[in-house]
Amino acid sequence: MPSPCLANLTVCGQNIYRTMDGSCNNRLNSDRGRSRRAYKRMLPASYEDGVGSPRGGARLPSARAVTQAIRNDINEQSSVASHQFPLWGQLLAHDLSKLGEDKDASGKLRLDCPCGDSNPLCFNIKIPDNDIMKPEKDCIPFVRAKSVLDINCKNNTRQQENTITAYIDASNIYGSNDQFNLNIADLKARLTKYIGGSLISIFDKRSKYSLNFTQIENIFNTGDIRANEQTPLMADHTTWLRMHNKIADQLANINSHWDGTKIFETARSIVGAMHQQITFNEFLPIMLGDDVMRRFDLKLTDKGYYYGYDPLYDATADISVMTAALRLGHTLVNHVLTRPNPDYSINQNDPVIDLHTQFFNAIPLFEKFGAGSVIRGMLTDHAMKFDTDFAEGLIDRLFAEEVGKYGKDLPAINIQRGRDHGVPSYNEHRKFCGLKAATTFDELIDIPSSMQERLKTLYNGVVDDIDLFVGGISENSTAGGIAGPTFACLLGHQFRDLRKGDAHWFENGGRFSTLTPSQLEAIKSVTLSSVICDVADNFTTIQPAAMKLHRLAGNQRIPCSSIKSLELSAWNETSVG
Ligand code: HEM
Ligand SMILES: [Ca+2]
Repeated sequence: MPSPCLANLTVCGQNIYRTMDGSCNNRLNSDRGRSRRAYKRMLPASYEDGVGSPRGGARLPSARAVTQAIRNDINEQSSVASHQFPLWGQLLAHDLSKLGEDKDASGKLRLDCPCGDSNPLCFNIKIPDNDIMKPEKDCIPFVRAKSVLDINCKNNTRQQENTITAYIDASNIYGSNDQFNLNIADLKARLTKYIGGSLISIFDKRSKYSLNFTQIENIFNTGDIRANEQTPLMADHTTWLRMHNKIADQLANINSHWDGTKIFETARSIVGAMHQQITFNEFLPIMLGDDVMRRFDLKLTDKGYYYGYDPLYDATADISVMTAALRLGHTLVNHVLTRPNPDYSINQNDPVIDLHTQFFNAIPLFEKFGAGSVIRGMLTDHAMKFDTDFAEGLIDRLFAEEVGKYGKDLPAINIQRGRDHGVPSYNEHRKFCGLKAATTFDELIDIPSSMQERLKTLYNGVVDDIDLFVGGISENSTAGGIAGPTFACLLGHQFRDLRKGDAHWFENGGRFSTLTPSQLEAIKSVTLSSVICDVADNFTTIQPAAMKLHRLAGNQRIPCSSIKSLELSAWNETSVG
């Protein structure tokens, strides 16, 4: 890999379109938000030795002991969010961040860290003696993330690498760099191919799902290697590949003089803009509530351009956000999936699908039920409540080798990852956010008192030791939102940077990539429900707000025919007038 600082010398052109790797978006530092660069840190790293050894050393409790002590196993449901809400969170997370791992040329992890391995890069999670997993295993293997130079090419303290573009640019659909795509021209050819004046969407030709699922592990097909991690995620990916192909087809029809590159890049920029619109218009308001949306200037303009672009804002993904705050979505994941018929009735003979049976298993499930049915499941099922409980498939059986066996513990991995990355403590982030830092456990004002007691025992009375992920998920939700005040603040900072620091932000006025007023209006009318109605299988009705429960007042299902789909006439260069 060339040194980031050498690559930095690349002269940036005046790009009308985004680069694939996010470089040259920010002209003060062309590496900001670029794939395969270090995460930024809103707070200095907190390594035990000041340089790179995990925070807390042996002093902190085993991460698995922590998740066991804070869980209640009552699995409460969200009263607001549908299961499509965390799914958008996961799709979005996969647009913003993918941690660099130490792999060999064939893509295999260099280390597998069996229990007891003394390699300093192995940081296995100890399973306590009284744990339900104990009879089967002694540890959860954990490999430390790859260490890279910081953005100034220094290695003063250990840094981690984000392998994808931080910008909201639908890199989860298109890929982030040459390493993944090997050859951008080939990727373009695979997504859309222009032959003799007609655009052929290869995926549509090859299979009944529009995607070629036989090559599911091949990232050419989605842009993000994690797409098949769970079936609902793959269903959402399917929607967006179809959306790309549909937009590209229509652009080719209305602008027959455009070449393949112009069609591809315009479709890509429209899909990226739709992701920004849906994230800020539908996802963030539920996650953060109105006050936080205002405080961080996250509200989209009602109409017309946004003039808040400022290159001093750095869109690079932040290590605390990606290692802890945005992972709060893990508490919201439902443990089962229903598969309703097109009229949303459920076949009583169809058992619900258990989360831990459907990891990396989308192909057979789609073949049996269809991707549309999985999407209807996400719209009908509720998300789980924001709390310290997790679906069994995540906390006890993540990626288990066999159904019925224990696997890994995702929240424990999140805690361990925070220590691996030198993410400072919960209290330090409270200070950063201007929130009250606690000197005693009963001063943890945003955490219920029963949880304060548990944390006190776990962390041996040292309030400054509480891990960020643990403190964050223990908080009560902020008014009108789902995240607690600390995570809401951290997410607020990141999403403000992603908007103000993105030269290609879809609402930007007065810039070289500015949309016309009618193009902007077309994007602003997009909702996730409009996209699903447009391209998913067998949809006739849907709730207007896809990420909210359909039984909420004002969100009853309505006919797809009454929902406006994306109108592309504003991109027509051949129309008169
Ligand atoms: C079935 C559902 C899910 C599974 C199985 C899953 C699994 C995982 C795994 C295995 C990791 C890597 C952990 C590590 O080694 O550090 C991860 C990271 C992450 N997850 Fe999830 N996840 C799920 C849902 C979600 C949701 C709903 C969200 C957000 C709303 C989310 C946000 C994240 C983020 C931000 C990361 C860090 C990504 C990175 O920087 O590499 N995940 N998840
Ligand atoms: Ca991206």
